[in-house]
Amino acid sequence: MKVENVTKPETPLLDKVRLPGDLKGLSEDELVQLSSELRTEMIDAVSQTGGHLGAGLGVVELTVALHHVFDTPDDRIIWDVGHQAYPHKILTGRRDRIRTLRQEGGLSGFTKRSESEYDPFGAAHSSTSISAGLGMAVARDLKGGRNNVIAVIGDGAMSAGMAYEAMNNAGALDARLIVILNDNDMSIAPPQGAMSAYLARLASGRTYQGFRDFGKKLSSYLGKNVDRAITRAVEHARGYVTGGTLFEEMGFFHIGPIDGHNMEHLVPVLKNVRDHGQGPVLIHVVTQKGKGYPPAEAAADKYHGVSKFDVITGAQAKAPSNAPAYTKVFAQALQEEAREDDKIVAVTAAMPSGTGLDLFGKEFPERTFDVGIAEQHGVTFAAGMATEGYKPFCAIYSTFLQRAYDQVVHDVAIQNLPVRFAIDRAGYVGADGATHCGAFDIAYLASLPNMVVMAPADEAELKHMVATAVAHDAGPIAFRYPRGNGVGVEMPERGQKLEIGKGRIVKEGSKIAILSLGTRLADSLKAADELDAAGLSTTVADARFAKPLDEALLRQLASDHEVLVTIEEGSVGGFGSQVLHFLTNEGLLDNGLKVRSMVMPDVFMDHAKPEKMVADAGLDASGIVRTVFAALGRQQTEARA
Ligand SMILES: Cc1ncc(C[n+]2csc(CCOP(=O)(O)OP(=O)(O)O)c2C)c(N)n1
Ligand SMILES: CC(=O)[C@@H](O)[C@H](O)COP(=O)(O)O
Ligand SMILES: [Mg+2]
Repeated sequence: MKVENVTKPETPLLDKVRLPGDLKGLSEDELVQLSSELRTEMIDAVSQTGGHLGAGLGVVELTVALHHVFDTPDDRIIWDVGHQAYPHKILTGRRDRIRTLRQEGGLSGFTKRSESEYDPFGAAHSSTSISAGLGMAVARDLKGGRNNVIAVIGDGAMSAGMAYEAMNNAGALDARLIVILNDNDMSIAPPQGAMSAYLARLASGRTYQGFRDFGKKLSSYLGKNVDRAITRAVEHARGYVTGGTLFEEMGFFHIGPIDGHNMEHLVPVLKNVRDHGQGPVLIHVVTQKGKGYPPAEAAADKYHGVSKFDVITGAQAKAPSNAPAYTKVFAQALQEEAREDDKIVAVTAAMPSGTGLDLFGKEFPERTFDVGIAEQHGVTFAAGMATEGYKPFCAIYSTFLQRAYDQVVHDVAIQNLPVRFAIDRAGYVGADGATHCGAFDIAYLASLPNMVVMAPADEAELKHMVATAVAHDAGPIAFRYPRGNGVGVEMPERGQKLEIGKGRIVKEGSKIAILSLGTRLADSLKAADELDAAGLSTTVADARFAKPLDEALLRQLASDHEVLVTIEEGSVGGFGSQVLHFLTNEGLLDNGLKVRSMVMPDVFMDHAKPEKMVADAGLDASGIVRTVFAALGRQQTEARA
């Protein structure tokens, strides 16, 4: 066979880069080529794993420029949230594992200290990078070190209070810290708030000044000659802001906006700041989320988070399901209630699609409030509305509500204000791993006076709980439900108000009692079937409420059974602990009742499929059966005794 035009393909530059040191000698043109290869590699990898795509695509050039200019890991690069760090992972010795992203045993979808020395700070919750970076910078100065600290924070993350607390402190401490504001004019949804509008004004050039002014200012900041290469950057940049910006008022030297996809702009500016800077500096870099991948650029969400997809078409895989997602059930139930009650308002902290409030917002735009990534403010804002007779539903993921705990205690619970907490992503969430796991909400809410805490066993129950929360004006009330789909039960026409603090018996038995809170009910029923088959007649009850407890139900289960097992998808300190506290203090354990409390193990579990995490935690049907046999002191093979 005759083969024509065979040319030896050039080795891709990316194949020659294993660690950031390999980028040092590359020319600007080569950095551009490397960026293109890196983008292709990332798209291919995420098409196989799913994950956060849009944010990483937007920082490809910035990542390459940072690793070219700075000397990591001695210089510290802190990626805020960490969801945009896939290109960074590829350049820092993790390319061979990039197709394990978010898979069990594979790379984390965020930065993680235990994963790499190039990840100096772990993240996944937003807006921590400037605080962490300032801490590192101050520690460096105390040690007499000289390394650079760079915090890269998005415009969305810039909406959180922590970022301002950190800048306030940084301006006063005057430590040498580089903050890169990666402004792509997107959060997960379009960004909200006055700050976002301000950044848009800066980026649109209305306050730009000429290079002459900028050059003077930069010289005074750098204290030395400005590299002439910067002139090149400036000629092509959209402009430089030089005075009176919010950041400058806070004590930062403010450079930008800079075109974050242009190596000629990025590299000289970063080099100058690296070589000559003192005190805190903020570089405003403008990027495009989803850059370089047409389906992402065209999509409203810029492919923020995607499932596996076809690289050619961009079409994402959809998991088939016979049941609606809990998130959607919540949102639709709230819409139905809101049609009849104009006091219902909804609050989200930058998660309109994740919480389903985008649906609510379409129908009730005036009654929907996206406060930005500001859970603390969102909760107190809701408390304020409650004082005026409104019925605020604060829809916040379990893990993110942790941020607003003092607001829940001080602004809501102590004042007994009827704020309704719709807590999504309760329990294991899968690929986002430990940082997003909804483990602690039952423990941290059920310990509060005045608080009512509910957990639906299925999607129909969730609808009832929304109705219950609407009707509950006596104080704060929360309901928690998991990521993913319901179990496929028939849905009621309307949600019915539940009696506060009343559970229900779902299956009657006589020897074993399983008391489930939330969606572990399905596995409890499976376990009961197995136990029945083994001759252990089993009662299954759905507690519905972690607070107040159904004391009558507890007395009945305690007195009529030999073993009582509680189960929940939450940490120790939650429902089971509340039950044990009650049983102990009421003397209900004195008759020899064997009680076992099944909770998440006391570890931060790495990402895996949610059902695998539940099984590994021992919270599935076979885990329940094992627990019952162990409580009876029997081998599982000893059936029918
Ligand atoms: C405390 C907290 N609340 C909510 C989130 C969910 N979240 C993850 S990324 C993101 C948007 C971040 O926007 P930005 O910082 O601009 O980054 P981009 O994705 O645009 O690059 C949000 C709201 C979070 N990670 N942490
Ligand atoms: C990065 C981040 O914090 C969120 O985007 C998170 O990945 C939420 O994922 P889900 O909304 O799919 O649960
Ligand atoms: Mg953004």
